[in-house]
Amino acid sequence: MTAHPPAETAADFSPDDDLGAYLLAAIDDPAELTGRLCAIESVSGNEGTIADAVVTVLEAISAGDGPDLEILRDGDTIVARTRLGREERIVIAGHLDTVPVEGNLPPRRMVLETGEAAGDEVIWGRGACDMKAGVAMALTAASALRDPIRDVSWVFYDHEEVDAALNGLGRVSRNHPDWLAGDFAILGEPSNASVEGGCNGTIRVDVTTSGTRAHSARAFMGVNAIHAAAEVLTRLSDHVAETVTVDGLDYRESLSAVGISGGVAGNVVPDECRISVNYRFAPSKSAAEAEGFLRELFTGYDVVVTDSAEGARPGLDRPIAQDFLTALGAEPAAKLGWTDVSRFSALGVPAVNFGPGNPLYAHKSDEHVRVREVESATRALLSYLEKG
Ligand SMILES: N[C@@H](CCC[C@H](NC(=O)CCC(=O)O)C(=O)O)C(=O)O
Repeated sequence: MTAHPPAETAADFSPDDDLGAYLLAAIDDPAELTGRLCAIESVSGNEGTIADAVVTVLEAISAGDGPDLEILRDGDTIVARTRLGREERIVIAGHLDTVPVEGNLPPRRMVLETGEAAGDEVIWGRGACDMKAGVAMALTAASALRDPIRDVSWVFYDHEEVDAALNGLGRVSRNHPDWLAGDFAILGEPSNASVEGGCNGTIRVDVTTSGTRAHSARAFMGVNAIHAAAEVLTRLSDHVAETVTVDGLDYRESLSAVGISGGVAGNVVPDECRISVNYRFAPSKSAAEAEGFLRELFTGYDVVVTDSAEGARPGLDRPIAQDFLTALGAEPAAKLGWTDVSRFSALGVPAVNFGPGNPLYAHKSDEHVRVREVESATRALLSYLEKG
């Protein structure tokens, strides 16, 4: 396990009131910028402050030595695009939100002594890996870009980590579909600074057991819905998750209970228990097929879908994706989490995940990203945009 940093030492990142200027001062150093972005807490639903700061950064970039940017905003989603009249356009997108903080803010810059990055300098803290490092990569590259061979649309958006209905990119695709137009999209999601193709789909259902309320001193008069949940949990723990190969990449599936609730009072046999289940399914399956699988698995119980999002096949056979792989010299792997590659694929824009950070540490309390990986990914992205 990776050690957490000592709590009593001074903070490594100290934002001042002018957050735009605070970020801009680190624009040439994507690892430092990652830490500064992490220092601006932006759990889903709280992206306004970081979005305002990112707009300030983009305005300064547009006024600088690189191509002018047209800056557009819908809520806390920002699109900044070059208008150089190139034949093709690349969309580079990253979400600004994170999952909830878990004692892992303020961020730290430190050398890890143990774990997968032992001996490496890292930025440690909520969002470092998923995906402030990807956002920093994009901002530094946008600032350093001078003469791209394709037009570029930089996209920074809200509400990626929560219900699909709230996703900022989804909102923009409904309100202003032209803002997302492009020939190829790169999502800066953590991929070890290599390429992860496609993504698993995700579906959440509530499985409800029912019973009959009674006084718990006379439990024989009731039927306990929480006890009935044992059978649901057994079906979950007996399930053996598949690994499905799709277009040459191995998509490992997962089926997990992610929540359970029930109970009326300390002296009442409960008549209802709800188990929330999340199924991550391979992109060869549709969300409807995933739902069918869950309904069959939980035959005999009430099953309600609460959220779902289609996966995306890797699509790496497309020439534009092949060019990107060649430019990076990358050996692709499968993306096991859900990402907006799925949305771009549905819009007909081939897309891949490419960003610094080990995805195995996304959402963990010891989330971190290697400094050298943020730097190498940023160099690789810039080189691809300028030379192909
Ligand atoms: N609507 C979905 C959104 C979930 C998004 C999230 N994505 C990642 O963590 C990408 C990082 C990675 O896997 O490398 C996820 O998969 O949970 C939902 O609420 O489930």
